[in-house]
Amino acid sequence: MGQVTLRGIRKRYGDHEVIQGIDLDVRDGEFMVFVGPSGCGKSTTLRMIAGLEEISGGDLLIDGARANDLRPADRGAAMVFQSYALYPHMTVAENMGFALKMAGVSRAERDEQVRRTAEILRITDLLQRTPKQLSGGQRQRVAIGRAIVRKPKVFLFDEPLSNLDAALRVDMRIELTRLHQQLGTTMIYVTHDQVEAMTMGDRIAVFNQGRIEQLGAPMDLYHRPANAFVAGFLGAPRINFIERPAAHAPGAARRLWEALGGAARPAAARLGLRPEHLQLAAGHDESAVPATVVLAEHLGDVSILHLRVDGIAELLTAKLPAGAGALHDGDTVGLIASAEHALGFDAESRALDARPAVPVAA
Ligand SMILES: Nc1ncnc2c1ncn2[C@@H]1O[C@H](COP(=O)(O)OP(=O)(O)OP(=O)(O)O)[C@@H](O)[C@H]1O
Repeated sequence: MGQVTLRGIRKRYGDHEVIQGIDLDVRDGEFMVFVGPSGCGKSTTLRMIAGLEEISGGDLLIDGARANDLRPADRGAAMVFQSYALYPHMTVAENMGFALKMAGVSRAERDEQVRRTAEILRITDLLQRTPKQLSGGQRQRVAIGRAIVRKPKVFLFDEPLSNLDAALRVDMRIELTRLHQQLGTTMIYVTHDQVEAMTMGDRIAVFNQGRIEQLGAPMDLYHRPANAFVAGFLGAPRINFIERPAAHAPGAARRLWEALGGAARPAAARLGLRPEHLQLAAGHDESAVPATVVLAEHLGDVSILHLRVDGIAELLTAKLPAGAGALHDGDTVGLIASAEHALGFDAESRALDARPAVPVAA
């Protein structure tokens, strides 16, 4: 079992409360991602679960038993750090077997565990090397291996891929997902990378300023964000926010607001529209909203257009199939937007058809 429950968890540094009462149920076998901007408290929360930070208030339960005061080694949790934290003078095999040695496990048993773990991670041919003879990706595998041999109830990952280059991150992301499927062990994974969050998590907890803004399955958060913060954090390019135009605003801004159904939603202070939901009119179209291409980024499979609409302060972003590749900076286009995909937010940035901000799982 590997069930982790947080009840009103708080963390104070002096007078500064950096975690302001977190309630969360991580299910046995779940891949839970903590995501959020820098400084939002996701690492601190993970470190409190690991036992590396004292808990200032609330209860931490692991498999139903209070764990606030347990030593890190007694919690059944194994942490993998961004910095790998390998022992430089030990071989890979020794690094991986070290915790077992400390626990008094016999040599034969240790060797067998290390051998099996190395197979899972495909690092058998590296076992006799030292860390400095390894690439970043290989070191990260060893660090994960060191956690696996301990057979923890829960793995805790603190931005484990952020020291790797972009291509390797993608590979390791897939490997970790595969590993989770293979082991079936609970994993809690901290990242500020929303692509990692979206692709790896069974559920995502979006952190902001020491609280959880929303908890849910990736697609749920993407399509039904509880508030503008979550809508803006998930999705690349970022969602477009369109403010309610003033009565004297230019015609283009008012037409866009109408096309998006803003007029029918009196409580909406602004609307959100994902870049993939802005389209270009094929030819002349009375209903299209005129816009100017400020920057066209052609990425091969898609083109990203940054567009200015008269009366809208921020540039709008459109994500189009590569067929729109003929467009250039300075071109004038007609935008087609429909109310169907527009998300409404009130003056407090709450989604208009919102559910509770943090639906705590049973
Ligand atoms: N030892 C400490 N003493 C005082 N304040 C701290 C300490 N450690 C963290 N903080 C503060 O707690 C808040 C949360 O930090 P934390 O590292 O958990 O954020 P994070 O979301 O993991 O950010 P990042 O992605 O940058 O690591 C920050 O405001 C940070 O400055």
